[in-house]
Amino acid sequence: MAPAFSASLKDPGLFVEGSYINGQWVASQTGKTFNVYNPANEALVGQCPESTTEDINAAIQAAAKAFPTWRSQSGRQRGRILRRFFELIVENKEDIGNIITAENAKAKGDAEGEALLSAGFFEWFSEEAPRIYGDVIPHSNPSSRTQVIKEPIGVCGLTTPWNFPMAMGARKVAAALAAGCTVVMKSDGLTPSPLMRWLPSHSARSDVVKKISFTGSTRVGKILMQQSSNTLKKLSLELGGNAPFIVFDDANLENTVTAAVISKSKVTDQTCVCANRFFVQEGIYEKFTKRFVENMKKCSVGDGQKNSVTHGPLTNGIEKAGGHIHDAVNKGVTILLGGKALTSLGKNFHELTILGNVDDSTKSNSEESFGSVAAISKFKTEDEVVRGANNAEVGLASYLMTSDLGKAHRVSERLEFGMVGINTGVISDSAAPFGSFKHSGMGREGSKYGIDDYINIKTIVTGDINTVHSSL
Ligand SMILES: O=CCCC(=O)O
Repeated sequence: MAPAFSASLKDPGLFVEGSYINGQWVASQTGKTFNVYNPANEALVGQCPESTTEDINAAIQAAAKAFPTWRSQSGRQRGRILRRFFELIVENKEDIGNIITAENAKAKGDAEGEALLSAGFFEWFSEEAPRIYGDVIPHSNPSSRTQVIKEPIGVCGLTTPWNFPMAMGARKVAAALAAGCTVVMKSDGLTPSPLMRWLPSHSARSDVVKKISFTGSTRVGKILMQQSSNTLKKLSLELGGNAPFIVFDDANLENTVTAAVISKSKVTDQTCVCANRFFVQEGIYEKFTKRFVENMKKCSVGDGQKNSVTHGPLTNGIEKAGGHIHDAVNKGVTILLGGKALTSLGKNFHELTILGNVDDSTKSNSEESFGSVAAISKFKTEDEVVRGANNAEVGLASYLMTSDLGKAHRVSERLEFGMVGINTGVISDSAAPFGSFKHSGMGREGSKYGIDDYINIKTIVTGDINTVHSSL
């Protein structure tokens, strides 16, 4: 138990150290727990059940048992329940934000923003639940009719990452429940509590589980795909990114710098859509780098619980950040800002770092940072930057800044990424499809498309009993 922490909440009952299985908060069948520490100050936040295969099976069985009842509710009924989730999250956003910050140490603004992003998914899918329309298709034979209906896929195994312990879960669970599925949800061990309020644990190999949705690394996504192959599950994989942020000479400088700071800073650069590789055209390069450095200097790194802090610690990226900087320095790259670990603040803090005149030989370009290292390269032409931006195995988010509408459309259509932000550093929205190309995964989350990932399409062909149906 962590009485000191839960006592700091307006509603201490929101902090539950248990797994929610079959309508009850339960401990692991072995009684074993693991400790959750705040990465900023290493204070003990709480203890969570260490789930075993038996616990996971119990959760899967409970979800399977609940499925017929849940799917038989009308979309409207399911929507009303999801709307209540939305309302409760909004009502409790401050406490939820505090729990997220305690476990993840992200800045308070980021944490409360995450609570509201989560609420947005419940609101969106509460409205989608009654609108899962089928279709009527003219049959090739005049005496037959073809009807298409959409059915929930069944029990879904949802696995969510530590950087958004609540919102990435909400994005999945709201869509799954809206579709009429039941779920078993497993959160990352580093930050489990917000998800413990729903359903933890799953198994990729279970035949009862019909679908897996995973947000996390490309490496683990590929393992899950292999493990799911025997049971031919439907998969949604939201994996790593390495987002290019392209600045053309004709971009509005101040708005571009603001967008760059926002895109690089979200959760201290620990999101898969954070800008990673900055490509800046030669005519604006000096002006952009100067203003970018000035604006990043105004940010404050520290314990996310402090109101003045904009950037919390790196949850597990401190070594990678150091490695990228070391590699860049060895290759003659210029450090424009930062470059060192902030050991005076604790073992997980790092200076916000900007590297100038980088090229594709550096690790900071070939790998996603997740450690607040911004790598800037200079380019001359549109063709050159499109080639450079697409020179990545992954293809999740990308950004481009320009005042030329024709160029914006041309370049966005040539980028091999699932999402393009034009003149903005923010793409995520409950109404916008979130997803990727290439090794960044498959499937779409949020938006009107998000529900399709939890649906089976069924075709019903009806003939006329009085008409012989011969082949054409
Ligand atoms: O890190 C994953 C996604 C973050 C977002 O939706 O902004």
